Amino acid sequence: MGATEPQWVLMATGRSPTNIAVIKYWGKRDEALILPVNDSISVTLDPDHLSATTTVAASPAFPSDRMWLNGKEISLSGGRFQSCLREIRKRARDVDDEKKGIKIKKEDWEKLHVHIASYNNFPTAAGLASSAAGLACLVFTLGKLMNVNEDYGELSSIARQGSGSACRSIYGGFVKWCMGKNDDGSDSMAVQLVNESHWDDLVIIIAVVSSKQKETSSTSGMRDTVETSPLLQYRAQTVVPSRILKMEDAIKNRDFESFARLTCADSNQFHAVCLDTSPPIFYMNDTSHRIISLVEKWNHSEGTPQVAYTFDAGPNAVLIARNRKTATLLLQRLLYTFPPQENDLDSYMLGDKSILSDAGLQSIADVEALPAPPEMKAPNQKFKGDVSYFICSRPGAGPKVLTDEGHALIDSATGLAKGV
Ligand SMILES: Nc1ncnc2c1ncn2[C@@H]1O[C@H](COP(=O)(O)OP(=O)(O)OP(=O)(O)O)[C@@H](O)[C@H]1O
Ligand SMILES: C[C@@](O)(CCOP(=O)(O)OP(=O)(O)O)CC(=O)O
Repeated sequence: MGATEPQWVLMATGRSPTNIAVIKYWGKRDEALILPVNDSISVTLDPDHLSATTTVAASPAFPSDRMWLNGKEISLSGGRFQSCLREIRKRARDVDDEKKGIKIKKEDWEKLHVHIASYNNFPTAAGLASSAAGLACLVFTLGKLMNVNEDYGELSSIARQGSGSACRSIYGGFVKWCMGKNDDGSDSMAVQLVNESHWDDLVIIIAVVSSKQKETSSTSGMRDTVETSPLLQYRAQTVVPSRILKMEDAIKNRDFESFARLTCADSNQFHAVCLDTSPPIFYMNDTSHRIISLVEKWNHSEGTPQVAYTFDAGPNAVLIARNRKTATLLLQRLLYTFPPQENDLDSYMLGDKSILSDAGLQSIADVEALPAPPEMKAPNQKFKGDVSYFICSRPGAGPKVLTDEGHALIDSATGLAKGV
């Protein structure tokens, strides 16, 4: 900042979780406004394990809007970032920060530029929905900086314009994105079904599957599906509406059996419409299929589902276990089949690492000593290195403001992202 410029920088920092859909959003009826062809339901993941942290700063000394993602400057010129910035700026209100002696009038926000720095505590663009956490965090934190007074429904509708699935990351627990009917998208927003403590027995294990192939992005994949898949219409108009009602009941009643059956069926149908697209889209790979088979065999042998699986636009498996005991049994099966490539268990399990000791797996020797799961037909089949690592998480809370200035990702003296 130049010596003659006003020296103040006003900042806000927020943290937002990612989410995983159990009834999938796939297909838009309006590309620009990001309006979906069906409702969807997701579970928000614990932000301690998977979240975006974003600092937004405003200063009269900033000549333009700028953004840094994970320490590297990225362009904000894309239509989606611009929609979010425009919609929040429109709703900005007076700010009077007495402690810092900063007064900003509602109309000043149109002229003030922002600097944004964001960091994901998990891999970006690796099929772990970083865009959902990131865009929700951007909208939430900009809203705080600009003293926006809108309710969370309205914020979710703005986040939706950044990335569809981001609208569901505005809340914790289980969340429904209501597709809405209006052409202007004003009724297409997320609502919270239950908060994160309603069903806190659930344990979520993500298998990050090694994949070298370049995947089709969700945005272009779903565009192709809308244009070419006859199955999508049947899914959106007939299957999903009744599944949504059943899923809402299953969640309300903590009915794991129904929850698991619906989750697996919906993931499989989503991948079926991908296959029904021309040219077909293959998101899952052999490892994904092996994980499905492992879970299906185990669920079948127990007579009732122990674990639900769901896969987004990539090969990673998201496995939802009914409780911690089940999660440990799942982990034993997973590590038996997919032992780590390196002899290092610690880096093979991220997030809630304590699940390893709960499963009696303290060392590689413990993994090597695991007996074959009784339901397994070919007990010697092991696929070392086919899973890069696991993340253990649980249902988590929605976005929050981080008031401790130590969390800020922008240096208040320079107005730039820290460490660049
Ligand atoms: N913290 C963040 N803040 C703002 N934007 C972000 C953030 N993290 C990711 N993004 C945006 O999302 C893009 C990555 O989205 P992409 O859909 O490719 O991957 P993903 O969301 O991690 O995976 P998937 O959608 O397959 O689950 C980034 O290029 C960036 O534009
Ligand atoms: C398979 C999904 O994860 C698709 C998510 O798609 P995105 O929200 O990433 O797509 P855009 O709206 O084009 O940004 C299913 C889901 O999250 O519901």
